[in-house]
Amino acid sequence: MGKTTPRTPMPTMIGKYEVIRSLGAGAMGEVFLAHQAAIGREVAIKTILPTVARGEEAEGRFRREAAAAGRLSHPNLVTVFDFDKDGDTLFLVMEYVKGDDLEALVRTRALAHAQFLEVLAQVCDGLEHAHRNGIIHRDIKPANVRVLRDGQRILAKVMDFGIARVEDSSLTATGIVMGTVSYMAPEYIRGGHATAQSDLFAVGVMLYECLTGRKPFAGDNTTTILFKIVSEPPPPIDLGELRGISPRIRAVLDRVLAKDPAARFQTADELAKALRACKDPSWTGTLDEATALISRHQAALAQDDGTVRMAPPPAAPATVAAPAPAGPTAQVAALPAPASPEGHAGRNAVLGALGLAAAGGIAWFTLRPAAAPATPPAPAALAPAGAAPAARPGPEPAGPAPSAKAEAAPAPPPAPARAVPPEPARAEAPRPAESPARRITGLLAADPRQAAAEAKAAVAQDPGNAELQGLYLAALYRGRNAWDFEKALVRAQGAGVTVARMISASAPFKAAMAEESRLQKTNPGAAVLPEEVLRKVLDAL
Ligand SMILES: Nc1ncnc2c1ncn2[C@@H]1O[C@H](COP(=O)(O)OP(=O)(O)OP(=O)(O)O)[C@@H](O)[C@H]1O
Repeated sequence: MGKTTPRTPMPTMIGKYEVIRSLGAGAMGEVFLAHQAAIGREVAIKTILPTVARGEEAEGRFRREAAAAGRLSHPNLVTVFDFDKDGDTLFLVMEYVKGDDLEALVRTRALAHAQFLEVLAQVCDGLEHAHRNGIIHRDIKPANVRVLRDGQRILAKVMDFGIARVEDSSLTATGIVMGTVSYMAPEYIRGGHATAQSDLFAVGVMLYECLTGRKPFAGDNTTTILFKIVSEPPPPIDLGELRGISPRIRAVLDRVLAKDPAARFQTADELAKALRACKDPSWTGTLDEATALISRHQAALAQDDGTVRMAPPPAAPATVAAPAPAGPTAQVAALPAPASPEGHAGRNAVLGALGLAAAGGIAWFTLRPAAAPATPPAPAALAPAGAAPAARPGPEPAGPAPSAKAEAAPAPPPAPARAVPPEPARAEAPRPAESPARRITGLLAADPRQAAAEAKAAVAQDPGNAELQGLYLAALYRGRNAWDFEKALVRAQGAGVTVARMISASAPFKAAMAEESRLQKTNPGAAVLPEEVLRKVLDAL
């Protein structure tokens, strides 16, 4: 975050290193420029506040993580030289990188778009090396990227591998630094587990920021930001903001910011290639102009790598970063396998439905500092591949309403042709043989209102089908608290969803409702539908 206020008087020595000056302070401690006399080189030393690394266990963890980071050697990663202790202060010695934080460069709009893309591609090069060595960064953000410029040449280096997540007074109540929260991947928020794809999501957030100067998931408190990450597409990018890059950037953004990690780029290398392909210097016009140009070469593009598809006019409105709804298979697979066709089918369907419905709403309840999760990650069914994006409470519509994508799309200016969302699966019409459950599952994320309408009809046709009941419930619940869920239950019950009555009548659910009413008195808007309650409700069924 590039904080620059030192917390403590500057030491003259740290271990065997002579301190030259402070480079800035972060959440965990301060960073100093220092001199290593024995070899005559300058180094950066990151001190870790004693309050942050309290106890042998924390110290051991820091040591292990520093050792793991120290084994990485790549031009796009800041090299870790040493890790030691001076008095009660732990410190990390690393390569000193002149230049600027990417955060400052984004703030000042100091680079051209194509240069930002090159920076991010190099970040991916570094990440690829780390991922291949089994190390996930978990805190990728602009403040952790240093950028050196030498004329037209650019060198980006990723800092702070594996040494970032701990609690101290400057952290929020959830144990996560505000600045960092904006870069957390949906699956990390839901399950507390970061993977290589989570690092790539963070690169996607940086990409959006580099292109627009704004964060894709903004809010004035942690909860809002987390909720948006899990449930909402980022605001569409104003096309006029983009210059000098290929329209393929739409496809890259869509894919890298997909809520479902499986829908993202699978390796950092793949993302690096996609980013570099977008910074073709021949693209000098706005994205709209470039899109028009591309449309004239539609046939050639169709044989390209499949990331951009031009629609025949009139095309669907462009969405720069609409959520990637999980495909039917992914969401169906999120339901636990029934132990017996009849016995647990209803429970399982409801479990899946609750997961789909509540993944956004309960996101912050499942937050844990990554270093020490207080509870195990949510099961697959509670952390579905694609959270339903429409989280605003509201009554079931009489008929189909604009899809989530359409809501997110900018008012399309007249343009000769425009790119449609890139993933072929999304553009395809449903297959004729698709079962109602599959179709509704596929619709849940993209168009929950339509999903509700279709599920209602399907339940009426097949009243005993627990899966359809669960899906109908999932489609109805677009709120984020027990009260909204209660409304969905009442509506579902009226339409013949028998499990809705069982849930309403269950003691844990009643307790959640009572607790929420109590909380609302002191904290209007408070929501009570934590994962624990869902589990208890389901256990009671
Ligand atoms: N190896 C380095 N070379 C040069 N400058 C560095 C190096 N490491 C950190 N800095 C700079 O020191 C300052 C503080 O870094 P620090 O990592 O503590 O901050 P941060 O990333 O903003 O904080 P945090 O991630 O802990 O919230 C930043 O401006 C950062 O760019």
